Amino acid sequence: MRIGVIGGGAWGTALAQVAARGGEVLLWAREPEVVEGINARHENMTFLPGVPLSPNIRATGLLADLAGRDALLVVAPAQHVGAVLRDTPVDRTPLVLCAKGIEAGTRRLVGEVAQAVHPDAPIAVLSGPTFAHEVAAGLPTAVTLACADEALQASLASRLASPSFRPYASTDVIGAEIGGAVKNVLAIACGVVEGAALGQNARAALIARGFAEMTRFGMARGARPETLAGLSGLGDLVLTCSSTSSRNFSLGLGLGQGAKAADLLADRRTVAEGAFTAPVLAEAAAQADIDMPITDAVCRLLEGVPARAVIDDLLARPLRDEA
Ligand SMILES: NC(=O)c1ccc[n+]([C@@H]2O[C@H](COP(=O)([O-])OP(=O)(O)OC[C@H]3O[C@@H](n4cnc5c(N)ncnc54)[C@H](O)[C@@H]3O)[C@@H](O)[C@H]2O)c1
Ligand SMILES: O=P(O)(O)OC[C@H](O)CO
Repeated sequence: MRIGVIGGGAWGTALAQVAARGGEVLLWAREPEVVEGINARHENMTFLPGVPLSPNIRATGLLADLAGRDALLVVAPAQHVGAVLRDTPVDRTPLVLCAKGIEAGTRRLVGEVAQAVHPDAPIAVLSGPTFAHEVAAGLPTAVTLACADEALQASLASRLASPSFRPYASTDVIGAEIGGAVKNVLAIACGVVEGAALGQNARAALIARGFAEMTRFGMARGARPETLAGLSGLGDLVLTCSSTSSRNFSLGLGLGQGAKAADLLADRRTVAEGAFTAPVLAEAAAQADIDMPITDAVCRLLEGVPARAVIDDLLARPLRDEA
């Protein structure tokens, strides 16, 4: 299976490294310096510095070069997947969606965006607790690889699997997507807890109540509870709510310490998907009458409301049943 990767950020590069264990890989990157660095020095100095990359990875700046690949890993940020896929020659090529987010304006998950652009392409979703630098370094990692077509799932899984990279099978594409999209918003909230020094109890409470939000939203959209409780949901929520290696958690940390969202987001080259997903997730939840108070709180923080006021309001909500 000749793999192509769309996106030369940290995660696209790490996944190219995973795929390169089983053969040559062609990676499309938007930045000419990334293309040049990978081809000339086997390193992505911009987004994954310090990791020696496999010589099996070749980079290109032309999406047209991806024509004829047997599968494409789609790793552009969620807000750009539609635009990039429109310029990619796809036809019936399986698309493995690896970005985590919901498209602003349309409120579509990345899989729905891909399906709208390339209706004949089979869709799979790869998601889970996966910091790119650990995956690229070959540290043990497990992911959900979801696809409605079980034979395609099996061939993608066997192409990507290695002793340090274990894809678990699922047919719940929507569940795998929702876990990854929602956890980014909740990771911002967990960072705020850390930044405002609210303590370990508060963080554990936020993870549990955040998981309740993820479950309410996911089940309303047809996700299966076992997917939400698995690697792509709870697993990834725990990872990103526990570490400053998470860009979303780090964004929240800054907000909790009193920095302004606009300042924290200005000029950053790496993506904190939760900042884009939070408003659209809150809109989608409100429209479906799903209670998501932590998501709403993250939206207010991103709009510039001071962390102290947002935290006070969250804690002053009426008491309710846990279930
Ligand atoms: N980094 C990780 O550890 C990790 C792990 C799992 C999933 N993801 C997900 O992968 C996706 C990509 O994140 P990343 O970490 O690889 O990115 P990154 O933060 O390392 O780099 C930013 C990426 O955005 C791209 N970009 C910026 N503007 C663009 C535009 N207008 N059109 C197309 N692309 C544009 C850049 O080319 C670059 O590839 C995100 O959805 C993220 O949530 C990341
Ligand atoms: O750095 P973050 O917050 O985008 O998280 C990266 C991955 O999604 C972790 O699984």
